[in-house]
Amino acid sequence: MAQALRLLSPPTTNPSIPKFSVPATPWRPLPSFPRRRPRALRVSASLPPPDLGLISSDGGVGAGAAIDVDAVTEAEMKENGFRSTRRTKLVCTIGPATCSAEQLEALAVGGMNVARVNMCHGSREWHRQVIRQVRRLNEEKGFAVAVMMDTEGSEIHMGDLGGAASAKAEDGEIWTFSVRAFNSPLPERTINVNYDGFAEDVKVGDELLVDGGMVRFEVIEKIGPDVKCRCNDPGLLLPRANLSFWRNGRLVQERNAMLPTISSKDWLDIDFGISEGVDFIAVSFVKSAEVINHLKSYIAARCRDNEIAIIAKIESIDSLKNLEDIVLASDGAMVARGDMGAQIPLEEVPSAQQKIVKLCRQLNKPVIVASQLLESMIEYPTPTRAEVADVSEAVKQRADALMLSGESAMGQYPEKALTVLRSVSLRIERWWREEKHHEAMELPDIASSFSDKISEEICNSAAKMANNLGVDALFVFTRTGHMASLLSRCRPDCPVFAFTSSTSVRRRLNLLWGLIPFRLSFSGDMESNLNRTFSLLKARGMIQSGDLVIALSDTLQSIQVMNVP
Ligand SMILES: Nc1ncnc2c1ncn2[C@@H]1O[C@H](COP(=O)(O)OP(=O)(O)O)[C@@H](O)[C@H]1O
Ligand SMILES: C=C(OP(=O)(O)O)C(=O)O
Ligand SMILES: [K+]
Ligand SMILES: [Mg+2]
Repeated sequence: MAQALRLLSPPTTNPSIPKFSVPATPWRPLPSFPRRRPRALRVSASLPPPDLGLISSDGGVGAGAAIDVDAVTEAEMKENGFRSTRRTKLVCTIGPATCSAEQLEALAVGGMNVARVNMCHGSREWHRQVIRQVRRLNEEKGFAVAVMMDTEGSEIHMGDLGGAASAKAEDGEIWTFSVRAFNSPLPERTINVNYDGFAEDVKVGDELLVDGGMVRFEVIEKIGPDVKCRCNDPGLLLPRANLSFWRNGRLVQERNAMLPTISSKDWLDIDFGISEGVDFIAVSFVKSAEVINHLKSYIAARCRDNEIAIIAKIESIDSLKNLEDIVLASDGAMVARGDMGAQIPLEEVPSAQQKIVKLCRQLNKPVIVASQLLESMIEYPTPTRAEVADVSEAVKQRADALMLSGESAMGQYPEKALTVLRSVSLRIERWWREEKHHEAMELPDIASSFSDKISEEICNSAAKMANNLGVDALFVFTRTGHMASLLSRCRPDCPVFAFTSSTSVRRRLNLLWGLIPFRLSFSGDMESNLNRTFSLLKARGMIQSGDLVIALSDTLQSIQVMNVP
C-alpha cells in the first residue's frame, strides 16, 4: 500500500542529476497571446512546406490548449509518418557562410536542431546578431532551434593572419612564430601566437603541429620573442588554428596544464551567453569535473529561471583520464575529435569516441560527435564514401547528435552537408531498426532517490513494452525533461513525444536522441492531458484514431497503454 501511495506522490527533484532541471514552478495556464501566422517557409529537399509553425491550433478544445510544435518536425512527420522521424539530432556551427537570416532559415528547414557559435572566432557583436536571429526565426517561423555557445578555452593558437583567409606554407620554408604584437599587414611568413610563454616553452628540435598535423614545422632557432621554424609538412594555415608542440614523439603538456580551462575572456563570453539566454554552453579543453561544477554554480547564481546546460568537450588527454567524473558533473558531452586527434594518436580516436558515446548513454547524458564528419564538403558538393561511413558509424553508435563545423561555418555547401547528415541518419536508423541490429545495452541504475528510481523503472519498462508491443509512439508529460531523457536513454524503436510546459526545457530536449519535444501546458490530471493532446495532435494530422501509444507522466509516475480514440 505504501508503495502504491509513493507511486502517486509527486517526485522529488534529484540534486545529483541536475540535467535539464528547472525550478519547480506551479502549473499555471499560459497567457494566451495573439500569434501571427508565419509566412510559408522556403523548403529544400523533399520536405513539404511546413505551414503551421508556431500557430496553436486548439482543435476545438478551447483557448489555453495551445501546443507548440516544431514546424520542420511536423512537416517531416506528415511526410514520412512519425515512426520514421529522424532520431539523431543535428548541430550546425554558424559562421560567415550561414549567418544571414535566409541562410539560418535554410539550415532550420534542413533539420538543424542546435545552432552552435564558436567564441574562438568572430566578435561578441557578431555572435549576438546570430543568436538573436535564431531566436527571431523560432518565434516567427515556428522552429525550435536551440543555441549552443562554445568557449574559446585556453588553447595555444595562431592569430588571425592579419585578415587573410588563409596562408600557404610550402615545404622547406622558414616561418616566424612570434608573441610580438604586429601592425597589420603582418610581415611575410610571420604568424602571431596568442600565448605569451610560447617562445620560452618551445625548444629547438621540437615539432610544431598546426591543427593537429595539417601542417608541420620544426623549431630551428629561438630569437627573443621569435621562434624560427622550418616547414616539413606543407599545407594551408587557417586563422586561429590550434598549435601543439611535440618533443621526442610526445605532446608537450606542462604549459597547457597550467592554463586555466576557462580564461578571463571565456568568463566574459559566458556572461554574454547568460545574458543572451543561450541554451547550452560547451566548455573547451575540460580537464576535470571541478571546472564544470564551478561553472554550474556560477550559472545557477545568475540565471534561475533559465537554466543553461553545460556540455563538456572531451578533447584533451586529461579529459580522457577523468572522463567519468567529468561526464557525471556535466549535462552532456562532446566528442571533439578535432583537438582530440592532436592530443592522442589518430588511431586511438575511434575507440575513444565509442567509449565516450557508450558512457554518456549509460549515465544519461546527451553526447555529440563532432569534427570532420564531412570535411571534404567544405570544398566539394558531395562527401567521400569514407565520410558517409564515418557518419553512419556515429549513427549506429546511437550518439544523440552529430555536428558540422567548418562544413557549415565557412564551407561552400552548408545546406548540402546538412542534407547528407539528415539522409544518412534516416537511412541508417531505419536499416538498424528493421534488422534489429542493436544489442541491448546494459543500463546501470543512476537514480539517487527512491522517487527517481521509480521514474527510471517506469521508463525502462515502458521502452521495453513499446518495443514488444510495437507501439506507434511513447508520450511523456515532463516538467523538467528528466523523464523524457530517461526514455531517450533506452533508445526505443518508436519516437518519443515529449510534452513540457517550459520553452527552455523544450529547446534543450532538442539535443536528445529520438525526442520530439512539444511545448504544452498541462495539468496533474492525466486523463484530461491525454484527451487534449490527442485532440490537438489529431487536428494537426500528426496522429490518427487507432494509433497505439504508451503514455507516461512524471508528476503521477504513471504508465498507460492506449489507442488514440
Ligand atoms: N564566427 C566565425 N567567424 C568566422 N569564421 C568562423 C566562425 N566560426 C567558425 N569559423 C570558421 O569555421 C572553421 C571551423 O569552425 P570550428 O571547427 O568551430 O573552429 P576551429 O576550426 O577553430 O576549431 C574555423 O576554423 C573558422 O575558419
Ligand atoms: C569541436 C572541437 O572544438 P573546436 O572546434 O572549438 O576546436 C574539436 O576540437 O573537435
Ligand atoms: K571553441
Ligand atoms: Mg577543439
